[in-house]
Amino acid sequence: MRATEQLKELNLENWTAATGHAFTNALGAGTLDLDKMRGYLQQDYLFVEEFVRLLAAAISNAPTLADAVPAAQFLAVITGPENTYFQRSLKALNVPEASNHAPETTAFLDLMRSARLSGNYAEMLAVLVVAEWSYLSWASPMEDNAKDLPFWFGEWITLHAGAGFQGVVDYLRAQLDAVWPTLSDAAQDKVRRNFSDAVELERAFFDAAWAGFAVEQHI
Ligand SMILES: Cc1ncc(CO)c(N)n1
Repeated sequence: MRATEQLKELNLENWTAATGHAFTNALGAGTLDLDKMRGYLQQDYLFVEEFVRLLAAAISNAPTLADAVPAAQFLAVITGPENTYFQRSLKALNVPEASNHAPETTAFLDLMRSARLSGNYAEMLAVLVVAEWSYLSWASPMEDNAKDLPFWFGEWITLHAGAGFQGVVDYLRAQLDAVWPTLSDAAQDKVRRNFSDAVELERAFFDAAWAGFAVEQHI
């Protein structure tokens, strides 16, 4: 079995909770309370800020140019269409970018920062694989509904579905699958820990978003 499949199966309970969540189900149905969406977008934009640093670190630690190119192209999507999606959505929903980090956001940022500062490619990939694969998993079944939704719901689905994004996830998984057999037992332990922390944090982030992050308002 692929290493990434095995890692997912070790975390099946949190994985299933994170990828079939009431929050994303309501988002896909177009029934999600807008204040919940506002709070989620504010906190997730803070997530993206650190995610960009982590992805840049993975690019800089990829073994060859061929290994780096798909991640670099993905970085351009995040800093291009995804970045403007956040800016347009926050504006349309009439809230500013957040200045305060919720505890669930801080916990995720801490994991991403520690993976980045480790300088270890596999530890970085473990977090990146979870973040992108889990989003592909919840968003893909909703892709056909996306066009009927307001853009702040619909584009969040289409950014995480379709052949292009599937290709990003295939690439990230293939990178981790390839490096896995070269790792020492201790290094594999650390990757396992990062992977399982990331799955737990994805679930916790959606749980908090569904309960409702505090929404920061214009003053
Ligand atoms: C919390 C979280 N996990 C994963 C993604 C996908 O990049 C995201 N935008 N936010």
